[in-house]
This record gives sequence, C-alpha cells and structure tokens, in this order.
Amino acid sequence: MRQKLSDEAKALALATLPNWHLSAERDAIERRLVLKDFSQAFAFMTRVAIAAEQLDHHPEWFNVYRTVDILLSTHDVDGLSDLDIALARRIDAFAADFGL
Ligand SMILES: C[C@H](O)[C@H](O)[C@H]1CNC2=NC(N)=NC(=O)C2=N1
Repeated sequence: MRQKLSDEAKALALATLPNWHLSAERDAIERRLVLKDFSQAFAFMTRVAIAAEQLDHHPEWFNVYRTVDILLSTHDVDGLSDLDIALARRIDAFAADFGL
C-alpha cells in the first residue's frame, strides 16, 4: 500500500515539476500538453500508456485533437503518492522527446 505524500514532500516534489500544478478539486496534480497534431498526441499517449503499465500506475486523462489533459492521483490512498511523482517525471521526459 502506497503512502500519501506529506504536505512538505508534496511541496518539495512540485518544486521540481514546474509543468505540473495541484488540482483545484482533488489531491492530485495536473498537466496540459498541446502536441503538434492528433497523431503526435496519440503517439505521446502510447508512450505514457506503456510507462503506466510498467509502473502499474495509470493516469486519468482527456484528449481532444492535439491536447492531452493529464491528472495524476493514487486511488489506493485517495491522494498523491510517490508513484504520481514518478509517473509525472516519466511523462515530462516523453514530453521533452516531443519537443515540449
Ligand atoms: C491492482 C493495481 O496495482 C492497482 O489497481 C493500481 C493500478 N493503477 C493505479 N493507478 C492509479 N492512478 N492509482 C492507483 O491506486 C492504481 N492502482
């Protein structure tokens, strides 16, 4: 069972994830990515999906054309855990590969 991040751990992690912000509604972090077109957006999502399977940790996301909105939270603890931070870092690395 994962542990919820403390407020201090959350602040420290977020300081190193400038593209992510806390959700206004939930104990979760969010990032919006705008890719070049739908094909790039779907290719990006495929890479995230493979990483999510490897981590056994999955995003909540919404895609319209070339925009991908991602929300990360750990359902098992109803809040943020280190797995969300790990997945956010993987997502940022993929985003960099796509020029974001
Ligand atoms: C059994 C399996 O490990 C769990 O259901 C995993 C799958 N992916 C998950 N993803 C997310 N975001 N939160 C979880 O608590 C979670 N739990």
